[in-house]
Amino acid sequence: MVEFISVSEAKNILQAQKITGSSVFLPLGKCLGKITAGPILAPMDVPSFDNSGMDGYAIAWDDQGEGREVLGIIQAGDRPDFVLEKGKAVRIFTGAPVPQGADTVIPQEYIDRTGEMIFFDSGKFFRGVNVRKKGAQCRVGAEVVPVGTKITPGTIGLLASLGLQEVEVVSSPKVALILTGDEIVETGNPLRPGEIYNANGPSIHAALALLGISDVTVYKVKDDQEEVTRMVETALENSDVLLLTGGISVGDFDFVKGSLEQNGVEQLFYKIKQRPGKPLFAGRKGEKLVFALPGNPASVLTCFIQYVRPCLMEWMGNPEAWAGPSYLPTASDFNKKVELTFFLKAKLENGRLHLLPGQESFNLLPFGVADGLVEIPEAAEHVEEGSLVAFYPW
Ligand SMILES: Nc1nc2c(c(=O)[nH]1)N[C@H]1C(S)=C(S)[C@@H](COP(=O)(O)OP(=O)(O)OC[C@H]3O[C@@H](n4cnc5c(N)ncnc54)[C@H](O)[C@@H]3O)O[C@H]1N2
Ligand code: MOO
Repeated sequence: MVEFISVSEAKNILQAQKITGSSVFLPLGKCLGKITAGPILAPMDVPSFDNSGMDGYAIAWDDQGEGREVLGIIQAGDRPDFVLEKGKAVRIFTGAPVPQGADTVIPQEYIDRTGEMIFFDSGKFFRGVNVRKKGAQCRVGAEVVPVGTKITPGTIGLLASLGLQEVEVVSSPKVALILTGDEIVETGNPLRPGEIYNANGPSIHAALALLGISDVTVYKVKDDQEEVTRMVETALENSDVLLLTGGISVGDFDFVKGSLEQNGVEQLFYKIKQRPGKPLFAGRKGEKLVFALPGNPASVLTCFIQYVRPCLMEWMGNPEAWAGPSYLPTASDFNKKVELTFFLKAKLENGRLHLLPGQESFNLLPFGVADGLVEIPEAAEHVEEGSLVAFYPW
């Protein structure tokens, strides 16, 4: 049994699981934040025709006469079907096709125009200036986005410019979330004595949404061994990743661990030397990952950021899934006696991390404004103001 291990041991175990999704073709509009599952090749030359980069006059550079006669106008969207003759120019605008015979565009600010004749100082220009050549961005067949790239608004723009409507990306997991606890009530309902509002459901939903995961089914279950076991069976059948909150500690009404065992979930580890979130359970059943998150709401979010999020990112093919934290100075001292890793809610202000008051695991107040978590290592007893600490942003 792998129990009560360090933070780094837990992360190593999870990193070794290597569970990833399959590749799917998604419409471009649904690809933001996804990871490309294969290289993307240009299906066409872009630009697909020589066009003007300026509003001005298209000319043939070699044709060095005194002045040129303006023949006509080409605007963006036109299809000129003539060849520019010697000694002539054509009025042209940004994005408009450069006609055959022309190779250079002189911006209108540099032109003296008298009637239909134009004149300019050729010493200020060179052949080909202000013409965006066919294929200058990319040629048909060129790899424009490599495999393993996170799709940003920039990627979407590029792919749209290539006329692509679908992209092959790594799929996102179907997530099942089981909320345990007799005391949990949904907002909008009155609270009776002893009851609390469900904070974990909405917070995990939001954390999943930040990762671009929307296929989430929420199940609620009472603290009853049989009910939890049945719910775990159903949820496992209908998901790739199963998350549970609460019921994973040692109380008489904590049935999650037993239910997971009864459903054939293999334990990867149980309990980590950390605060908050000590009784975290991680397991797998075949290619399905299971996390039972300790019910306290700050423990849930801490364990999500530290362990669940990287696994989900890896599932979605993100090469940055296990990228380490950044290091920033603290704005305050911190002391601890126990040999546990501490994860502290912190606010980033002017490049310094303010460790927020109210770090208990029941207390969501600091999470209300925190930008992320600071990690204080297991062995550290004292952290000096201004020293660099590991920071995991949202
Ligand atoms: N004797 C011991 N008791 C406890 C230990 C221990 O080692 N020995 N560990 C403590 C730690 S640390 C944690 S963390 C909790 C974890 O408990 P469970 O995972 O069993 O969670 P519950 O007991 O079901 O709930 C804990 C707490 O969280 C509240 N909760 C649960 N679900 C929600 C929700 N959806 N939204 C908001 N709040 C929720 C619940 O009401 C409890 O207050 O165990 C300690 N005990
Ligand atoms: O580990 Mo618990 O989350 O400290 O209360």
